[in-house]
Amino acid sequence: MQVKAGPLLSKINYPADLKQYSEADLVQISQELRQYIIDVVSVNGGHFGASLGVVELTVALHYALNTPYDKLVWDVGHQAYGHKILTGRRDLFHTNRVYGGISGFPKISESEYDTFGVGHSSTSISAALGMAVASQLKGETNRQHVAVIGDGAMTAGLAFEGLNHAGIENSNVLVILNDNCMSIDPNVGALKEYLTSITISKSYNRFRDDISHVLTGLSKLGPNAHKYVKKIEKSIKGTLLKQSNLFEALNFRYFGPVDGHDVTRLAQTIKDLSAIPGPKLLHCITVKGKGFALAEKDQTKWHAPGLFDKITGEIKKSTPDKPQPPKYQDVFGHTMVELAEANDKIVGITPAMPSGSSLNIMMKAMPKRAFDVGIAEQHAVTFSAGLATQGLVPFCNIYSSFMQRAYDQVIHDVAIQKLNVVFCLDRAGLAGADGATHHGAYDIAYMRCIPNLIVSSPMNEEELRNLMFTAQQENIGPFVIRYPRGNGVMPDWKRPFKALKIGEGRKICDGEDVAILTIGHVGNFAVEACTELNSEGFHPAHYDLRFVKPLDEALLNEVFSKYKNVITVEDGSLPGGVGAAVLEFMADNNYNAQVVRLGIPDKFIDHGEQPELWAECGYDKNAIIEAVRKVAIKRTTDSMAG
Ligand SMILES: Cc1ncc(C[n+]2csc(CCOP(=O)(O)OP(=O)(O)O)c2C)c(N)n1
Ligand SMILES: CC(=O)[C@@H](O)[C@H](O)COP(=O)(O)O
Ligand SMILES: [Mg+2]
Repeated sequence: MQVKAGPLLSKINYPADLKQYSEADLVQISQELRQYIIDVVSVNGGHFGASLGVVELTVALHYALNTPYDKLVWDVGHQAYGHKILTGRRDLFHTNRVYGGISGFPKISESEYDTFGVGHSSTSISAALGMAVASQLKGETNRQHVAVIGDGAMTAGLAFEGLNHAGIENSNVLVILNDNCMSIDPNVGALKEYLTSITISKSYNRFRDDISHVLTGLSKLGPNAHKYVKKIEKSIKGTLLKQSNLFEALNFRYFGPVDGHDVTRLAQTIKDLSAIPGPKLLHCITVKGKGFALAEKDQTKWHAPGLFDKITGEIKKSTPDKPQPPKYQDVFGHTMVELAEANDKIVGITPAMPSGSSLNIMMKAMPKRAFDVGIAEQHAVTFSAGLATQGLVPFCNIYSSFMQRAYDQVIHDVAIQKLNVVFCLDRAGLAGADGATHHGAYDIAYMRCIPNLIVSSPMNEEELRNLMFTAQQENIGPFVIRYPRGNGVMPDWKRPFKALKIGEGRKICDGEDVAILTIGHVGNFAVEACTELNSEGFHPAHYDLRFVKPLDEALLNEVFSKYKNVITVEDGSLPGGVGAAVLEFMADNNYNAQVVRLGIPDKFIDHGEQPELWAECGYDKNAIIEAVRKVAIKRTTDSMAG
């Protein structure tokens, strides 16, 4: 649905239009931009609070910089809605995250203003530094390179790797630290406390205001002046501003904290900082959800609230007439508490996704045994490994696509040492509106090649509970459980635990002509497909593999002995996936069957509703029906011909 923009914003299609306005107009433009985001997101969905929090910063950046010549890199990119609206996509913004529409994150292929594709956090400093060094090498000394990174994203090792390198390059990088004291959930860790201490230190702030102005002014007098200013500043700040030492110790010139909602002053400051060469950090204080009272108050809920009434703030929920199955993540969260009550060795770990993974249920019930470690997937895995060396049983819950960050840790710190870490990979498979960066497409492929790992996937809630129960038993070794975003299929999911035999799948139904092999939740698509096919007179067999590794060899021997046609279905990448594992088994054991593999093809899949994407990739109920029909019809034609 198209939404009408305010009188000033409606005339701004690109930053060049923005620059036609006076500094005094920036306040109204910011108000209109904020309202436009509220109007569209309320009826369209998407990330909300983060973009509201950087409205003034976004306007100031595009006003002060010469984008796209100057390079502006957004970290994560969930806060870049204002940027999209000001850079040629206002009239497309109602298609944000919709199938076939614009992406919810900056994307190089979408706009020349999107300098770097994002979605995963903490890449902005390294990327901006790369651009800055490239400019230096090309002799483009007048180009600005700006990374906008949140306090949450700043907790990741990658951000510090970027700072560490930038501090010695002397290239033109401005890091804007957008500090709203929030990740998706409240931000955590010592860095957060350090930033808070800078922000609230009265003596520091008074002193900072005085010297920042003097030094910024002086350094504009030229390169020599800059050298002396830097020296003076370093010695003053080094001795008197103890709290600013973290960034300054890394050779950054630290400015701030400044009010991230004072758009005119921000624009002026960014212009001033553009005149200062070398690595700089501007510490900006903002409020997540700024300008929408409910979002300011409950920032986690309004990170990505879904559709809502923009006047009353009521979040729209569908009201089904019968009990709905729970989300897999909630089954994980409640089961963690149940298991941990019975087994005092169990601990829970999440890298910055307490609400998204539902580990927050355990964090509330057992605060000492559940850890949010910040956006730090690599650390989460190695920290879990450390806990496991001491006999604890860590359940380390990481979204499948974020686990890509911690691959070496899984191999080097966990698998080689055969440690009892349970990896719960949420959002496995096509994740939906977040698109290519967030689909959990590769975990089957990248996990099943690692020795010592058990890799499993539940078809429903009961199976998830049983796999979790099985994984926490003594000396089981590293254990992966992958499950998708969204709801399961069992409204009455809380059933007694049953230990499962490692590597044992199950037969859902016998059949004739063709066998369908599934892994995980997509098994339910096959169940529905079989019901429909039965009414048409087709009777495929259906097996749920349950384990990717080890594969159930007895089950596969049965399948390949009985059926000459096999269809594999998975919510994961076809290259390297379960279908590929089944083909390997077939070849290794000299079977000969026609195998059709359904799953995510060898390309990146954009955003959309999950059912739209399953259909696009060809592994939803209809695609399975189609595949079975094709096989059955071919068999009939072949036998008539023969
Ligand atoms: C590697 C990685 N881990 C986790 C996430 C999920 N995630 C997206 S936004 C976000 C919070 C980021 O906080 P911050 O950078 O402070 O931005 P804010 O939302 O506060 O503006 C998290 C944890 C992610 N995108 N990438
Ligand atoms: C931007 C980001 O990475 C997260 O906000 C992500 O969109 C969360 O995904 P879920 O909605 O599946 O928790
Ligand atoms: Mg933040």
